[in-house]
Formats: sequence, structure tokens, C-alpha cells
Amino acid sequence: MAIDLSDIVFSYADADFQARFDSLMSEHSMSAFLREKAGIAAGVRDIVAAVARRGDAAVAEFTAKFDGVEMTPQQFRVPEEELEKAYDELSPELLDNLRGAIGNVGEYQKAIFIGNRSEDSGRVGIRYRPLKRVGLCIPGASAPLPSTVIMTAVPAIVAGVEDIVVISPPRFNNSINPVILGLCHELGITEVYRIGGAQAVAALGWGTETIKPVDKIVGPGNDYVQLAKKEVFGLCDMDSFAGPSDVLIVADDSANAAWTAADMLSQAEHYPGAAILVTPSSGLAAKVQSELERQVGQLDRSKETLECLRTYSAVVVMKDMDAAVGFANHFAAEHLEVQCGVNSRAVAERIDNAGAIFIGDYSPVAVGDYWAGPSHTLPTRQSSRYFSAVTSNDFVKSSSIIEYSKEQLLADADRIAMLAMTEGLDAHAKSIKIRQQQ
Ligand SMILES: NC(=O)c1ccc[n+]([C@@H]2O[C@H](COP(=O)([O-])OP(=O)(O)OC[C@H]3O[C@@H](n4cnc5c(N)ncnc54)[C@H](O)[C@@H]3O)[C@@H](O)[C@H]2O)c1
Ligand SMILES: N[C@H](CO)Cc1c[nH]c[nH+]1
Ligand SMILES: [Zn+2]
Repeated sequence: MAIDLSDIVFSYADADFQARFDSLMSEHSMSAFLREKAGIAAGVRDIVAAVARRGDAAVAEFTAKFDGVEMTPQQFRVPEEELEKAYDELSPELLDNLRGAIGNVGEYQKAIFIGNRSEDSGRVGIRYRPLKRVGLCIPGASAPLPSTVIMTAVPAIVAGVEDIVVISPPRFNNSINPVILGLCHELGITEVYRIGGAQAVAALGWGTETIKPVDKIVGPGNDYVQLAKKEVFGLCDMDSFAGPSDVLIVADDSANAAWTAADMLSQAEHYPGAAILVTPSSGLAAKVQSELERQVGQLDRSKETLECLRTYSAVVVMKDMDAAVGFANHFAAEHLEVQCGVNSRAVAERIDNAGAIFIGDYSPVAVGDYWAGPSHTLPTRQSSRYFSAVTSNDFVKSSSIIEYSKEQLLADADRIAMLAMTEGLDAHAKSIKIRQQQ
């Protein structure tokens, strides 16, 4: 039966435009998610509390319950021989391509790294040091994503993190996908645990008898993983909220409709994944709709992708490019593509909220997912308004440096003391004044 996607198309000229706009914005918002998942959040809190109280025993119980795998705590960690064996089994061609991606990501992450730009030679400064131990969440239930190992581990390696720990659910013959394991070996990561979900995040945050706590947890995951990261925040740091993927494409008449549709499908394929086209061109909207209808049936995950198009996606016709850009800034996408021909860079300049911006016809999201250099671990659910992509700079912390000379302190001593007395803190004032009395 022919696929009809006319339901996902709407225009500023429609009577119900505002209602559809509001519902699209709110469906994808963080507040709707947190409200809708309040029940799951309560369950996640219980899982985290149980791991905090009972450590490994609780991790083993939840792994049996949610992943269907019975393990003793000694079996959580993947033996190094298994990592080596998985590495040996990678085909030379795959290994070469993984190395190509690792090289690009490493080069980019080095170029943007601020951790080696400490400034502590003057009166005030800042000093960066790498985090000592970090945990990476690598999804593995709906689809194992080896590329996420590269996109989270390489920035940490560039920053100089000593201990990198990987957690991933035991969804592949009771263990982890072998490409993920082989890649860990290639990157020199030896501490890999076949546990996932909220229980694994809790183990990283609280520590257990067999897993030492980490300083930061980074990486994507399903609702349980993301909500658990929120629960352990404070015990350690975390990155952004990297949940279900989305792409928003701003395009004009010059866009190639078949390519635009292909890029939308590449996000919808994530299942869950959302793909939204915003354009001032009703002609392009119609062509993209028919390309989606034509191409979706040709995909391996056609059924799932179609469901994501129908459930989370839209083709929206706006009055003009200003309105399209306004829509994009309001939506705050994880991935934002601009396909506006020679105007692409100028339109991209006007985007304030997006995890990653892909400019022009030859920068589909997939080039960033696997290859270009910036991490594909990006803020979702409109949180690119305030969160950013994972970078090497997420794996350093800073110490402020203050080093006054006698002359510098004496020059400002009275003024500092006065501020202290204004707050009624005379011990503060005296710690300054005592130095004036030499
Ligand atoms: N934004 C990004 O950068 C990015 C990158 C890659 C993946 N992702 C997203 O990450 C997500 C990965 O999801 P996934 O399905 O692979 O899962 P996952 O691997 O993150 O988590 C699976 C675990 O969740 C736990 N779980 C499952 N059902 C449960 C239940 N009912 N109660 C308690 N715990 C339960 C289980 O322990 C299971 O092992 C997807 O949404 C994907 O789109 C995002
Ligand atoms: N688009 C996903 C979220 O940014 C990342 C990914 C991994 N593999 C393919 N895609
Ligand atoms: Zn992707």
C-alpha cells in the first residue's frame, strides 16, 4: 500500500497552524519529557538508592531483571582477553575506517582544547587539570553504537583523563557488541563493564565493591540512563542530556529534496528519532514529502523509521526565511542542517540554539555522526538552548589562581577590609589588616 505522509505537513497558512506549532514544540521539550516521565523518574530514584545502599548485589539484581542476564559481580568486567579477541576480529578495512574517524576526532578535539592554556603567571589566573576518572555510557539496547565510543572517549583521551571506564548493557550474547569491545582495545580502554541502564550509572556515581566511583559521567542513553545521570549529579559531574536524536533542517527552494528527505530519514531511523523540515517553500515541502514516502520503504528499518516520521516528525512551511530561522531558534535542535544554497552560511550565522550546525548540501548529519571531528554526543530535547556538545574541554576542571605580592595587597587592603566589614565579617577584615601592621 502506498505510504501517505500528508499528515506530517502543515503550513503557516493553515487555520490550525498555531495549535500544531505549539504541540510540536511542546512534544519535544524537556519540560514535557520530565512531566511525562515522572513515574519512570521515581523508579530510577529507587534503583539508584538501592545501588547506593547495596552496591554490586543491587546491580546484579537489576541486570537480571532488566537485561535478563545473571552475573556475579566478578563477571561485570569484561576480561582483557575478550577485548583483545574482539579487536583481533575487526576486519582490517573496518579498523582502518575506525582509525580514520579517531584521527579526525582527535585532531579536532586537540585544536579546540583549552586545558593546556593555563594562565597563572600574573596576580590572578586559571589552571586546568584533567579529570582523573570518567565513565562513558555506550548505548547497546536498541542499537549498539560503536561510534559513540569514539565520540566520547577520544575527547577524554585528548584531555589527559587517566582512567576511562565504559559501561554498556549485556545485550549481545550476554555481553557487549564486539565492535565496541575491539574499539575499546584500540583506544587503550581496559575497564569495560557489561552493565547498563540506571543501575550502571548509579554504580559509576556511588561506586560499588567492584567499581570505583568516577568524577564525571558522559554519554547518551535511554530515559533510564538520562534520568539516573540526573540522580547522581553532585556525586560527580555529568554532560548534557543526550537522549532521543533529532534533526531540524532549514531549507529553501534551492535544496535537493531527495537529499533533504534522506537526511530526515537518517535521524528518524534512530527509533526514537525526530526529523523536522522548516522551509518557506511549499514546493520543496511537497517534494520532500513525496521523497520521504518513496525512500522510507527502501530502508532496512523501514517500519520503525516510518513510525518515527509519523509520531515525532514534521514538514513545516513558514511565511519566509526569517520565520523559519525563528522556528529553528525556538526549537533548539540537537542537529541543525542548513540547505539554502549559496546563502547557507549566512542563514547558519543566524542560528543561536543548536547542538551542531551542518552547513550546505554536502554536510549531512551522518558526516558528523561518524567522521568529521566534533562529537556526536549532543544535547537533545531542546536543551541546546543551554547545553553543548561533548568536547575535550568537558574533561578538565579549573582552579582559580590568586597570587598577590605584598605591594599589591597593601595597595588595596583598606578597600577589601571595608567590603568585609560591610558584611559584618571582621575576621575577614582582620586577616587583611594584620598584614598592614608589619
Ligand atoms: N544524543 C546523542 O548524542 C545520542 C547518541 C547515541 C544514542 N543516543 C540515544 O541513546 C538512546 C539509547 O537507547 P538504548 O535503547 O540503546 O538504551 P541504553 O543502552 O541506553 O539502555 C538500555 C538499558 O536500560 C535499562 N532498561 C531498559 N528497560 C528498563 C525498564 N523498564 N526499567 C528500568 N531499566 C530499564 C536496561 O538496563 C537496559 O540495559 C537512544 O534514545 C538513542 O537515540 C543519543
Ligand atoms: N545521531 C546520533 C546522535 O547524535 C549519533 C549516532 C551514532 N551512530 C549514528 N548516529
Ligand atoms: Zn545518527
